Amino acid sequence: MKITNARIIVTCPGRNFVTLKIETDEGVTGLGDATLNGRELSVASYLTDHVIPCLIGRDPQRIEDIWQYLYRGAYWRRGPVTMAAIAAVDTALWDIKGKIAGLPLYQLLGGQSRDGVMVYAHANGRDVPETLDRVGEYIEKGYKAIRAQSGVPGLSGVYGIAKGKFYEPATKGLPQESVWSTEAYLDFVPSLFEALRVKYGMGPHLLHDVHHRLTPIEAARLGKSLEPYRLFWMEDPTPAENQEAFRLIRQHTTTPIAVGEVFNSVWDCKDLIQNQLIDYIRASVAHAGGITHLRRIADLAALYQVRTGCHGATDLSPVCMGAALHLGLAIPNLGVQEHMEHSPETDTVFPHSYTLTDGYMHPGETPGHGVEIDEELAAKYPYAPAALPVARLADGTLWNW
Ligand SMILES: O=C(O)C(=O)C[C@H](O)[C@H](O)CO
Ligand SMILES: [Mg+2]
Repeated sequence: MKITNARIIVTCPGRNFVTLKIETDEGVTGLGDATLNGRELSVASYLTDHVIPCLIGRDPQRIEDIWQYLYRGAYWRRGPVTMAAIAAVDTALWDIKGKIAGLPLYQLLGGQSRDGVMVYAHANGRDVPETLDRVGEYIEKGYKAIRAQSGVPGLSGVYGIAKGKFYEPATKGLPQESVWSTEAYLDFVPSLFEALRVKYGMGPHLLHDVHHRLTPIEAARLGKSLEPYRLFWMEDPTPAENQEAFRLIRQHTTTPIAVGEVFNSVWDCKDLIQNQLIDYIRASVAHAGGITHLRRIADLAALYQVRTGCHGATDLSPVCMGAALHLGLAIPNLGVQEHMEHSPETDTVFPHSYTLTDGYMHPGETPGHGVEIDEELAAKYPYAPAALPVARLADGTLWNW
């Protein structure tokens, strides 16, 4: 069997997605998600100009060898663009392998370790009452785990808060700017979780994304102040370039920590996992080298009782979601999977077999990862340049968004 062609499909059904389609001489095709929010065309070019020419004529069944060829063969290793491109190839090849075998991908990964993948929803409100209502709606829908974000008094444009009901950080054109105040945020957040626990009790798993905004000692203070509300996790409390920082946070608080949505290889995760400085690893299929590499990360994590909590915001396409659900169903150390609903337009461009019932998702029984693309429909939504925002302090200093 040989790869005869590979193509990039860029589409914008509400937001931009980059999809790799690999075709073979036996007519079997596979899809991989290559979307890197705000930097989409760099991955499209990396694939078209540098990767696809190397794929033509290769046996698509040699997934590990192709992965190593693209990783070691580039000489320039790691980085979000390289690893998103390799991830797209890897995901498409696993899709093809599943289709050849006539089996859903999770069967090739060892079969089900559980009946369904617990997912967490995003509840966002402009203030505490609105966030309480949103959390209540998701509890009603059967979600067992809910991420709560709220507008902070005195701050406009806080991470995670939508103008409408659904939050989408990337906006058309150049990056939008917002002003950040750590003091206002730290004074406010405990009151949100106090209100949530008073209203809904200790039952629902509650999560919160700090989105890299705090210094280590501020993150330690937040974790400590949230302990009475027993969070499932506190996400990205501080940027993870300096991983020693997490030791300081750990020394002060038992609030569980989740990190890794911007990681792209096992090398980013290794020290945090081996030193047991985190509880959940959030690397994704689309940004961390595909099924092959994310499984390697999950296996390392399992040795240290670190569980997965894969990134699944709307900028990860349904192709990534499908692949993530197969992996999540199969590995022994799933924690939870992020689930942000895609727009109806996106769901029709990417028909899929995954389903959601009572807070648990299942990838379905379709051979491969179970996600396809309607190319005719995709062509009706041309690429629209969009960028992630930036944050500044009140005095104009650039901060972490
Ligand atoms: O979903 C999350 O936890 C995020 O932090 C979402 C990110 O801001 C988003 O994926 C950036 O593209
Ligand atoms: Mg996040």
